[in-house]
Amino acid sequence: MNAAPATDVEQRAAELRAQLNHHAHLYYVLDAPELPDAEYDKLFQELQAIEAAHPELLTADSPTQRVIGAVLPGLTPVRHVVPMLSITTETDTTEGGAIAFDARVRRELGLKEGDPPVDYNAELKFDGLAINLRYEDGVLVQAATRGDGETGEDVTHNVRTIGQIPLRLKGDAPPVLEVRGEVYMRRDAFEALNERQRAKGERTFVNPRNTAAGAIRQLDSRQARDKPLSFYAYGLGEVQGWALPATQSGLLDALAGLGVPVNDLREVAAGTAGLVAFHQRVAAARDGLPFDIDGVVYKVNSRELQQKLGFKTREPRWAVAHKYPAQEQVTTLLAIDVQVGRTGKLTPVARLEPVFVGGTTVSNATLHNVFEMRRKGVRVGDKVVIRRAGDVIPEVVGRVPGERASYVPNFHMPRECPVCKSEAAREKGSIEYRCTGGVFCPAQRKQALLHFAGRRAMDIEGLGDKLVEQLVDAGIVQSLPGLYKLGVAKLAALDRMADKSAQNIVDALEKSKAPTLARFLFSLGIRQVGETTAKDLARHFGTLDKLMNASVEQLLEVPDVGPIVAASIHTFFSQPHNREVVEQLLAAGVQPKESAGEADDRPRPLLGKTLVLTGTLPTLSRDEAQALIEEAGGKVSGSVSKKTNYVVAGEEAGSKLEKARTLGITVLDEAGLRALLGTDA
Ligand SMILES: NC(=O)c1ccc[n+]([C@@H]2O[C@H](COP(=O)([O-])OP(=O)(O)OC[C@H]3O[C@@H](n4cnc5c(N)ncnc54)[C@H](O)[C@@H]3O)[C@@H](O)[C@H]2O)c1
Ligand SMILES: [Zn+2]
Repeated sequence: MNAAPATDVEQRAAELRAQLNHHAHLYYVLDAPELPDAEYDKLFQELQAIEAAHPELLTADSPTQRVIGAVLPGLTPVRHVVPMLSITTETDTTEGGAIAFDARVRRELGLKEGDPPVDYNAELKFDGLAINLRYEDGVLVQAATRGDGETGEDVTHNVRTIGQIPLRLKGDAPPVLEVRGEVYMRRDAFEALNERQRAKGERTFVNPRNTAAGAIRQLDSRQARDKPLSFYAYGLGEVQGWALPATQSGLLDALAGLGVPVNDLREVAAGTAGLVAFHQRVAAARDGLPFDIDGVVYKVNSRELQQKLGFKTREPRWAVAHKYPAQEQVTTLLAIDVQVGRTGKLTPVARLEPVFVGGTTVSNATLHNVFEMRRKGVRVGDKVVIRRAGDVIPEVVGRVPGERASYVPNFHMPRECPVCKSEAAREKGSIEYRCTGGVFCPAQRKQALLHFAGRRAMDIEGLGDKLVEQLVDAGIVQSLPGLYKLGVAKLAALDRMADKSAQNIVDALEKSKAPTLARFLFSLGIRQVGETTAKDLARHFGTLDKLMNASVEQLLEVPDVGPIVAASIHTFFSQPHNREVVEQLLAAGVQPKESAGEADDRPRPLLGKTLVLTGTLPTLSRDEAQALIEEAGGKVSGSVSKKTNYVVAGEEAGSKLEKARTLGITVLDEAGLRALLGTDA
């Protein structure tokens, strides 16, 4: 190999040190990395390789020689009695990583070929941040981050908000026991957090690790409380007055016995073969785990052998982290398409230079919505970071900072649906763009048919999920009116469809032809028109004709119809293809019962009242109870708030009932509800 002139190498090493220190600061101090770990690791390894080939270039402050981290201003520094170190990483994600580590350990222990295999404790490498929990006489007195390994930060106030971490140990606790482990955020908690942020139009978080680290290092513990965190223990710090278990596996068992969370996916593995088997087992389980891991950790199981092997400057010789393909990678954003979901939601989707991430090759990733894209500053041609973890759809989490070679215009959402060309619109106050084509849009066809046939809509018995799937996929039914052209012969020709059931469906279709106007309106799946609104509309306009031709002003005259609902109905009926669908349904024999004046003089004892249903009522199903309440003019809401007038509780009522009691809201049973409705007799 041709060695480059020393000056070049020297320069590169200095460059790498500067870059690594910059990124380490963003990562460890600010919890806001700009690079995926895989990119950081590449630079790190390049520096390691240079230092190995040119030991004279090694500086004491090289990131390869020390644990990086710092104390945030405002947090109190904590000196670790036993330093918190890092772990050597085997970046070879194939079995080579395990083979290399076992060989190194055997060599350092002076073992020969015929000697028995070394036992390792194989564990998950949780992707969170390291925490030292100090228990004195069994009571949690302090929690600290790793910091630079020597000095961390006091984060006791935040760690106390983590329900999983015991404030007092179970059983016989020693005078001093420091438990070390990882604070992390579960994937579902992370997804839910980002969903909430998106709904509010606020900044989303990049990944669970940085979110957990950011939450733990806040001055204000409310930040941590709002972000559900979890914990797993994997080791010890200072210990006084405790007989240490002789093995790492025994230690984890003992910690579990003290009431500290310890993960079960661990085993004592014998030699290379045991390590390779564990690595493979966890690789297969990785996507299904409820939290992120970036690898597994192998630790020489015997404490005695660990002591024999000892430490290097920044890591023990008896442990290694064996990684998996990274869940975040950089690639190029080639183009942005817009996808239409089953419910008409338009989502910008990134077409990518294919990239291997989280164990598969990804060439599309969601950009979620145009506002989030703008905030992240993502444009076509950019280098972007893709995250794919578990079963979650791959997403673009951000762009890698850097100059663009030329001007790239910002992306705009299309004015029309890319599938059916209907108007695409965003409701006021919402971040979602939607196709307004509804029943007409092929992307929404299955959903529209299912909704139309639903029990609370046209109530076509037997027309469920599977059948709709078959009918649409085979191209037999293209639109709602097409349903009424189905004959027994066509249906019976389908897979798994007997003549008898085909006849039943034809009968059900026939029976559905005389719906109330309210049901008919509801069945059209007009955005914002739920059952209650459909009833209000039917009552107010009386005939389909009047409703279809109503102006926005006229729609606003309907009690409870606001500008968003009015606009949605008006947009729907102003599109010729939607009117066509209605006309074809009428032509097929569907005749909504006109309802002029019908309900106007009925008593409506619950007018203006909001009720919440919880638990199982003795005789009424939830739908029946809701229908009765709505007929009486009331509204049913899904959650209890100060605006709730009554909570109707049945058997096994849960948190809603508790909330009602705290807020002092009147709680009724079924009899109480009937009394209000005037239907008890
Ligand atoms: N993206 C960036 O810009 C950037 C910058 C700096 C560092 N990093 C990333 O940080 C990591 C290197 O940091 P490091 O020195 O903290 O090492 P590390 O995180 O790779 O390994 C040590 C840590 O592993 C954790 N761990 C999880 N499970 C464990 C178990 N069962 N047993 C023992 N420890 C366990 C502990 O918190 C411990 O501190 C790399 O993944 C690197 O990519 C990224
Ligand atoms: Zn459409």
